[in-house]
Amino acid sequence: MSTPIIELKGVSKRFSKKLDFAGKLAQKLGVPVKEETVHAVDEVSLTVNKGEVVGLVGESGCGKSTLGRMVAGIMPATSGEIRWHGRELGSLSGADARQAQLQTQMIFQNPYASLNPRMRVADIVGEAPLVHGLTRRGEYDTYVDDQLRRAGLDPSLKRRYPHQFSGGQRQRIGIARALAVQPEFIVCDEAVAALDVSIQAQILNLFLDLRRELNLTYLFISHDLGVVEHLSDRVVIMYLGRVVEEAAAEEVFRNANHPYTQALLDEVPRIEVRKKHFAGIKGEIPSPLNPPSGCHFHPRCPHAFDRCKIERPALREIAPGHRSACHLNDRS
Ligand SMILES: Nc1ncnc2c1ncn2[C@@H]1O[C@H](COP(=O)(O)OP(=O)(O)OP(=O)(O)O)[C@@H](O)[C@H]1O
Repeated sequence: MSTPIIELKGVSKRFSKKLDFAGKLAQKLGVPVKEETVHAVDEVSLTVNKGEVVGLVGESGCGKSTLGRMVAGIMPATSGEIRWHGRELGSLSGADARQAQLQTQMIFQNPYASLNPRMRVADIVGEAPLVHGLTRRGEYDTYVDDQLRRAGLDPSLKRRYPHQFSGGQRQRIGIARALAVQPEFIVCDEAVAALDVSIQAQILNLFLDLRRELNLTYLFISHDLGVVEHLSDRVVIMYLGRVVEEAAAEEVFRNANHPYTQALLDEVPRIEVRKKHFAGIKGEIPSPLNPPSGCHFHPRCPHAFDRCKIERPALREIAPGHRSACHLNDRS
């Protein structure tokens, strides 16, 4: 039976758009300024089960990182429920909150920005486990060496600083730091996007090896379906803050239902069988400040009809374990 680690129910995140110079000036002069709201994540329901790798895919700005941050507990939701092992994440306190925070680690696109440039690698990796009592002073060096080795780094380099490493090695330092607190769940946010293709493959293989070795669970966020295909069990497709399709990875790649997923697949160069569906995605992704009515994808969808402009399609099961939010499914 599958055990949920994290469950999202109707989770939304809205941001107030910061005023630009003209807006600030108008406000100073007492001119009424309309507050604009970014609909970054819009009523998303999603479960990640223990041991699973869930790929979260969509174009830039569709809300993937915001969703990842909420899942990792580093950003609160505006509305909806986020449950960690069945308990409301926001209501945890003390030791429980600390446990949730340690058990879920996040790995970012730009490891350099998240590594303190003034700290040596040994301290970057070893500080948190020491503070949280996962290792003791006497075992510290061996503990740090083990984490570095696990992430594919030579422990003899641990006295160095982050700037003395290549991009791929820095990402390995970020991975070692995450592993050092013995997490069960890792949110990878575009974790290989900044790396050369050959290094990407090495890091993706490392994630897969670590999954096997440590029974890890991942939410793997990427704009690139090709990357996600490599390692996901299940794939969730987001468009402008909403989940539009969700299925086992094989099913998504063989039998995509939503026109947006089909369009994304057509943009993965290696995958020939998918060309039948759709000739690229027309137009720009609309602004989340003012998302289109009905189905958010309708202005770019070649199959859109009147209902799509008015009514939000529900995400519903179209085959076992395969959910899609498209009015076309009601037509057949
Ligand atoms: N702190 C913030 N304040 C205001 N708007 C924000 C904030 N964070 C994100 N946004 C906006 O929310 C929307 C979703 O952003 P998000 O970074 O989650 O998307 P994404 O799919 O991860 O894209 P990318 O891969 O480019 O980061 C975007 O329009 C973004 O500008």
